[in-house]
Amino acid sequence: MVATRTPLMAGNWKMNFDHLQSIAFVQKLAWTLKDADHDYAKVEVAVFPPFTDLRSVQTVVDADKLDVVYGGQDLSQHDSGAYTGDISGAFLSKLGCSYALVGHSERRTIHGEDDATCNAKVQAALRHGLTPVLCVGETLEQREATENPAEVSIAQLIAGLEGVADDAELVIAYEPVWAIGTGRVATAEQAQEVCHALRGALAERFGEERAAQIRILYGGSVKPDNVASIMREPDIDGALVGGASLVIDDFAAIVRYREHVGA
Ligand SMILES: O=C[C@H](O)COP(=O)(O)O
Repeated sequence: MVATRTPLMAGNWKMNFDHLQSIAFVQKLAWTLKDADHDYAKVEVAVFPPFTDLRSVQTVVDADKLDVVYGGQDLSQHDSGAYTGDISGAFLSKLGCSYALVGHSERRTIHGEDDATCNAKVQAALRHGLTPVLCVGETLEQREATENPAEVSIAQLIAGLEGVADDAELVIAYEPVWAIGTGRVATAEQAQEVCHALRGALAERFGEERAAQIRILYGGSVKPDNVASIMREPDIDGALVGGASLVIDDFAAIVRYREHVGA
């Protein structure tokens, strides 16, 4: 089946940039992309700032009509109430967010989020018109303990999507935990192997046609010099970028991956 998926390059800023820095960054990024002679209109560009930056990002994107979308790095599974420190999907939606990350490995590990919580957050995102970016991926220990490197990711995917409607807007991000922030990128073949298996699991869950429309991103030490080889793989539709998304020239080069030699 021929894929017609628009590539998505997503910058997860994690806990970096205050709201003033976020304005400067988004403006410069958009201008860097605009100034260059390239075809980035065919790539969707998203940033995931800290919650406290979102209103500023919204203001600058709207005022300057920038071709950048944005989302929350997390959201609450609840809509409102006594949940100190949590952020409702309703608030993200009101701020013009298109996406919400769900189940990033740092949320799973540091904040103890399990598959049931991730599933509740996926449902919360969808309730509020946000596209969840469901993050899955194995630790090094888990990878070494199995012959099937996709096993953990598929289990997380199936649990995370329980009860989700067949036509729900979704993005999946495969992020092997051992490749996040380590500089140890999965080879394009390793990433493709798991992303292909994930698409197979999506096909079993939603049918082949729907599975062929859902974008699957790779994340883990994506840089300008490795993005082209990753994007050549048939089941990889973009990247979820951490460290390199904080450097304008690097992130812009990732967005323009098609210009890289041999891409
Ligand atoms: O969300 C992004 C991932 O955690 C990847 O981070 P990284 O590009 O710094 O390895």
